[in-house]
Amino acid sequence: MTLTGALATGPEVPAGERVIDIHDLRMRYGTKDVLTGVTFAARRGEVLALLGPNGAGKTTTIEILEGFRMRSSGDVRVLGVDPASGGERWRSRVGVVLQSWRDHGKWRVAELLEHLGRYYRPYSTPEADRPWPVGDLLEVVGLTAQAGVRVSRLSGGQRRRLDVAIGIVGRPELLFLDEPTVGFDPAARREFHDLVHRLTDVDDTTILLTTHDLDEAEKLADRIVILSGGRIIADGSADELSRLVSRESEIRWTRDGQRFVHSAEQATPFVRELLVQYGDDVTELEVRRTSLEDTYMRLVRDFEGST
Ligand SMILES: Nc1ncnc2c1ncn2[C@@H]1O[C@H](COP(=O)(O)OP(=O)(O)OP(=O)(O)O)[C@@H](O)[C@H]1O
Repeated sequence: MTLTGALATGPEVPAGERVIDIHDLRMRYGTKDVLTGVTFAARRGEVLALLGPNGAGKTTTIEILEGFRMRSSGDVRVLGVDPASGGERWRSRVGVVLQSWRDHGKWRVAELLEHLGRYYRPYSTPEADRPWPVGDLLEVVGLTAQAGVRVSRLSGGQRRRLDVAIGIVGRPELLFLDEPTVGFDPAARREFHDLVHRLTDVDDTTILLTTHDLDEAEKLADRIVILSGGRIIADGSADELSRLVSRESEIRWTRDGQRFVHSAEQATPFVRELLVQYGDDVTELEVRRTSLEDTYMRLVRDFEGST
């Protein structure tokens, strides 16, 4: 039995709510088919993580959605517009954080954001005051202390936060983040995660991110979309995907100095019964479902084995 398929089509997103809408997207480089029929949708305010092995086509997909790369075929709508023909106004509503920016080394941080922000002023609306005031933006990405520092002098992590600031200076409705936290230390990573939550809470920003950090995907994403072999092999919340792989949770506890492990489909009644029987003797109680990492490995392996 193949584990994929059941969730490969993903949840039905009503047409009017689709910020991203891709149907049967195909991409061929020369004679190499990289995307062979990708279909998924994202709704407003949703954080989607696009996962997949190296070379699966995640960056290619994102670049097509950003309007930076022409597709071979398929229907693609981003904020209701075909990115291949998206104009300036459309572009002003989309934020992009590339894998690495190498320009602007001589600029000072606040000046650069001020400069880039001016581009968005004509696109300000009553709902979204554009651009973000630079002071607020620096605070949000944690670069207030670096406002007057030259870009070339920033550390790798600070540089990445500046990349994010550049991506959101126009207060985009949709933000693309391609491996946003590569090179971040744990504290910077956590701050970045808080930032993503703030963006979705405050501005209802829709976010599509790629990452190889499954812990990050699990923490951030409302939905996980797995790309492998040129197609979407799974699409659902981390919980839905993990239930697809294993319906059981693992329950661990200690009693009288002894460690116990038990697997159960219904963890709650089991734990209730355990506590009724042994009460305060039960300590170090943990309930763990299959991790996203286990799920991901299993889904990709299963898919590769079935092709
Ligand atoms: N401009 C190009 N010309 C030819 N082949 C390309 C081009 N860009 C990408 N490819 C190939 O397409 C495939 C998908 O690449 P892509 O960068 O989209 O994958 P990815 O999922 O983002 O990978 P990673 O996780 O390593 O970043 C790879 O085999 C890559 O070599």
